[in-house]
Amino acid sequence: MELKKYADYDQMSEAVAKEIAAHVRRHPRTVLGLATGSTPIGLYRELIRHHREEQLDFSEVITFNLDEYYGIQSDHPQSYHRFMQDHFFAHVNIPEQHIHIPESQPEDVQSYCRRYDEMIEEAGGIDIQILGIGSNGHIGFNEPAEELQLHTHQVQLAPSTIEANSRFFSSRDEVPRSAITMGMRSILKARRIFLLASGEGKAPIVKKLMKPAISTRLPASLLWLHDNVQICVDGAAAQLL
Ligand SMILES: N[C@@H]1[C@@H](O)[C@H](O)[C@@H](COP(=O)(O)O)O[C@@H]1O
Repeated sequence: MELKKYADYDQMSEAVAKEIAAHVRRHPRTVLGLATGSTPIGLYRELIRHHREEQLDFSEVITFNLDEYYGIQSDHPQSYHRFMQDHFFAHVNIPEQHIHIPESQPEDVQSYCRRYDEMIEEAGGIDIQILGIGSNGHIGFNEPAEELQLHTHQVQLAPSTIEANSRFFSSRDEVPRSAITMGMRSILKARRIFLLASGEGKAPIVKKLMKPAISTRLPASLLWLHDNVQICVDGAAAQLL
């Protein structure tokens, strides 16, 4: 696990975008694992800039998003479908059929989740996975627990996640109680992983994460088992290190 500290959010976003852009130029058919949340917004903004100003071509790129709330309409302003459309997909040339985001309410959840993992495999696996981190240490929606799931699955959200994400909804009651998320194995199979953390609110969990030990109570700590992970933090998120 490599720690990369950046002076501020913009520098962090620019640096990670540059690495991804370089990879996509070398390998146009890159499979990207994408994340939502406020943290990667700057990264998406930068990738859009590379596309517009430096002709970065996404026409062969394939994407798989980590997660989606369960039971939310895909055009709901807080759905991750909508988030990705607004912050990234509407502004670059990734063909629609290359974009994968977990369905919000599949008819048969288990077989749908199995199919989602198969689609990742069929695409050749994820080359670069982008992650944020919840202040409770979750990645995707893999919440701290006694046991973590390996594959894509439906998960109950932790009360702290419902609380944290309620800032995006008009009330706490509106936050969905569960989600469909890629599992730990699906994430750890990615060839290269960038975890981004920004702001002082993330400083305590970043400090915990940097202790070289693993626990299912801190799902992100399992990234210590992976050989190619960069933990990218801005000054505020690094302040307790
Ligand atoms: N499921 C998402 C995660 O993928 C994200 O990393 C995290 C942090 O979000 P933020 O970047 O807004 O702090 O919470 C959300 O609930």
